Amino acid sequence: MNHTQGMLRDDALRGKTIIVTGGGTGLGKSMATYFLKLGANVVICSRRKDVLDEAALDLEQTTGGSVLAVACDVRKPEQIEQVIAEAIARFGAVHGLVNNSAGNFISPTERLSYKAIDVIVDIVLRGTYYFTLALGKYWIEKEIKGTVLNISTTYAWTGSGWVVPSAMAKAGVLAMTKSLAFEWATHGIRLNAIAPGPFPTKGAWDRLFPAELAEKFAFENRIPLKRVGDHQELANLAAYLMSDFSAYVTGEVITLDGGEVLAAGQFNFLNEVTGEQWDTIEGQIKNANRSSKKES
Ligand SMILES: CCCCCCCCCCC/C=C/C(=O)SCCNC(=O)CCNC(=O)[C@H](O)C(C)(C)COP(=O)(O)OP(=O)(O)OC[C@H]1O[C@@H](n2cnc3c(N)ncnc32)[C@H](O)[C@@H]1OP(=O)(O)O
Ligand SMILES: NC(=O)C1=CN([C@@H]2O[C@H](COP(=O)(O)OP(=O)(O)OC[C@H]3O[C@@H](n4cnc5c(N)ncnc54)[C@H](OP(=O)(O)O)[C@@H]3O)[C@@H](O)[C@H]2O)C=CC1
Repeated sequence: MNHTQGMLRDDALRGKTIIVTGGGTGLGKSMATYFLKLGANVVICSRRKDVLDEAALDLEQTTGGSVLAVACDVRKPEQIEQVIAEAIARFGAVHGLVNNSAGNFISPTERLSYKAIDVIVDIVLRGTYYFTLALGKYWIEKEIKGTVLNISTTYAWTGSGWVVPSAMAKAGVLAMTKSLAFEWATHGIRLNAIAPGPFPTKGAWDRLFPAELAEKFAFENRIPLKRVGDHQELANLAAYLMSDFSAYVTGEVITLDGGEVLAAGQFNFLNEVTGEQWDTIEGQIKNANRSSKKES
């Protein structure tokens, strides 16, 4: 057994229909793959229909599951409603939503136009609350105990320079996750979030870790566990949170980052102190302790 293997029993999501926004690429496609293996019907949606169609074919061939691909810009409520209508027509009902679609790129904030900020905030925050609202209304009306999983980031609460629009939007997503988890608990609707660290995908690496940076920074050294995430690790956690095994978990944000976010610890620079230096330091501190005892 290791972290690259599926974790849940084969029927863990059987009977559920789950919409994965941005499910044609990257982490969305990896989550969709695992949901299908666990017996779910999966609906993938994003802007590029050709990418979705190719992904749907691939997903069905590799898992044997049922996939519906619908073009949708998550900033457009009428397109979201169309996805939900087509999903219900094909599978009878919708039980889960993974808000995974995102836009992001690194840039000094003062270089951004108003539109550049809007485009990120609109995809990440507006897209997430539009889709959640549309499904929430449907679930409440039909008395379906739906489940929402939001894909956030660790800098949603630490903040981060050079990705300010994304940080603002992902922070809003977290606030929505916790707020609605309380409000809609009365309807049996659960909302949780995952804050992933670095998981290599073409979409993220092209825009956040381009060649110019990759050559200069061995950023894996900043991660306490000294590696990037494996997509199956994220898919395992996502499947658990979408399944009834997590029926008592709501309003939670789970960090999955090899400890990267812990780097902010004030004394973490001590990582670089050698054993010999520690011998010296220990002696110095003990001397200081003795001196202060004598003085008192
Ligand atoms: C050193 C350590 C690094 C480790 C890396 C670890 C990774 C950690 C992960 C962090 C957590 C978050 C990750 C993610 O969110 S990854 C998701 C990435 N995937 C995507 O972004 C996919 C979708 N993205 C897009 O389609 C585009 O990037 C975009 C969001 C821009 C939308 O495209 P669209 O075609 O709709 O928009 P335009 O191209 O017309 O652009 C709109 C305006 O934005 C301006 N712009 C675009 N790029 C830049 C840039 N690089 N710098 C400045 N401005 C930019 C563009 O000019 C438009 O504005 P104007 O019309 O006013 O010019
Ligand atoms: N990879 C990583 O290390 C990390 C990723 N994340 C998060 O994980 C999620 C997936 O990212 P990742 O797989 O890396 O990147 P991708 O670029 O592969 O995924 C982003 C997806 O969003 C879709 N999308 C973009 N704009 C819209 C829109 N307006 N409407 C509908 N869909 C849209 C894209 O499809 P299309 O272009 O066809 O619309 C694409 O499928 C994101 O939420 C990201 O913030 C968080 C932390 C780390």
